[in-house]
Amino acid sequence: MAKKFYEKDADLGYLKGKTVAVVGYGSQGHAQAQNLRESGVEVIVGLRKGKSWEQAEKDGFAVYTVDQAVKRADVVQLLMPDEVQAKVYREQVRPHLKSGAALFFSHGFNIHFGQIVPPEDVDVVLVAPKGPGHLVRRVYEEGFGVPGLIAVHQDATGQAKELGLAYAKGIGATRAGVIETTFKEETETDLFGEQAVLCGGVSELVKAGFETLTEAGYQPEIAYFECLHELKLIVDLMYEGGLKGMRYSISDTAEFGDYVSGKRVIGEASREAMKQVLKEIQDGTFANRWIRENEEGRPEFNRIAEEEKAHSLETTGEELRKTMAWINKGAKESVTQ
Ligand SMILES: NC(=O)C1=CN([C@@H]2O[C@H](COP(=O)(O)OP(=O)(O)OC[C@H]3O[C@@H](n4cnc5c(N)ncnc54)[C@H](OP(=O)(O)O)[C@@H]3O)[C@@H](O)[C@H]2O)C=CC1
Ligand SMILES: CC[C@](O)(C(C)=O)C(=O)O
Repeated sequence: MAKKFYEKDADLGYLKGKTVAVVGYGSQGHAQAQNLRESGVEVIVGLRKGKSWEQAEKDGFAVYTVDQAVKRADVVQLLMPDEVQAKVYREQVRPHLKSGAALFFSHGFNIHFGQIVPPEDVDVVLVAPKGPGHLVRRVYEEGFGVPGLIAVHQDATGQAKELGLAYAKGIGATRAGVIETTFKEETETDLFGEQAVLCGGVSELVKAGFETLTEAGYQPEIAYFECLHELKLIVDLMYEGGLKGMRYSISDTAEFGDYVSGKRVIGEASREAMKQVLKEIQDGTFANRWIRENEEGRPEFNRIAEEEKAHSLETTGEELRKTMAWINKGAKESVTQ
């Protein structure tokens, strides 16, 4: 049974008198920094000069170069992209990390795959919100929280877990519940989820459905509504009440089709492919590929990203969404963060 922690299990007192340096001010960085500050924690931001720096200053934070922020910090939360963390750590974090300080992550990639090896005299803790940063912020402002995971890789001070729970409380995660895990479990399941299901799996499912309908001569706008737009509404029902909740709301015709056709689409071959994806995550094949891809200037990433942007699903959706004022409002708020 998973070990779970809530508001009563976490004490913000462990962060009292400490300075937290949030390094990176993107999706997670802006959300965690702002939530912590509103929870009464002393937060500074570490960055390079650029767009995020300007935004963090506009949002009222004291912003420093990464080395200067680390020098001032008792807790350093690394919220730069995973693929740049190791280099920045070696050059700007490691030389300035105080003995007895804590190094935090929101994803275990660099620790688990040995790209960052911290010194023995610091705590190494994972606090990973289980949701995109813009929701971590929005849900906190609404008085709730996005659930999270906590893991301790290294407990130099004897208080690493308490500190991690205090941090999780500061960003709002204990309002929803925080589950104890390991860096290995978080890294492998997170990579699997985003590749096989949440991002890769769903995107391909949506595209395959859209292509099947449009190639059969149906209008792209109708195919878009069926395969992408309505997906959100169905997922909302699943999110609120599981598959059972979703099936309660849909028609019996849809439910029967769900039972007899879903298994034909996601059959044995897809399950075997999922197992292979998991194996390549576990044995480091994916991590090595991603590290090499970045070293080589991202040729595959950039080529596929361009192809994906040009897909007719995207151009169809872009047109349709122009008249959906409620969506445009949310998107505008998100990209201005
Ligand atoms: N996105 C999400 O919701 C989730 C992310 N995570 C994890 O959180 C971490 C951060 O991811 P995410 O928030 O998506 O990252 P983003 O890409 O949204 O933001 C990255 C930030 O890092 C800054 N940055 C990039 N390079 C450097 C550098 N060399 N020196 C200093 N600052 C730099 C960027 O600033 P600039 O404007 O200058 O480029 C930007 O502010 C990752 O470990 C990720 O796996 C975990 C759960 C969910
Ligand atoms: C699903 C993508 C994610 O893992 C997340 C928002 O949790 C990510 O790393 O962005």
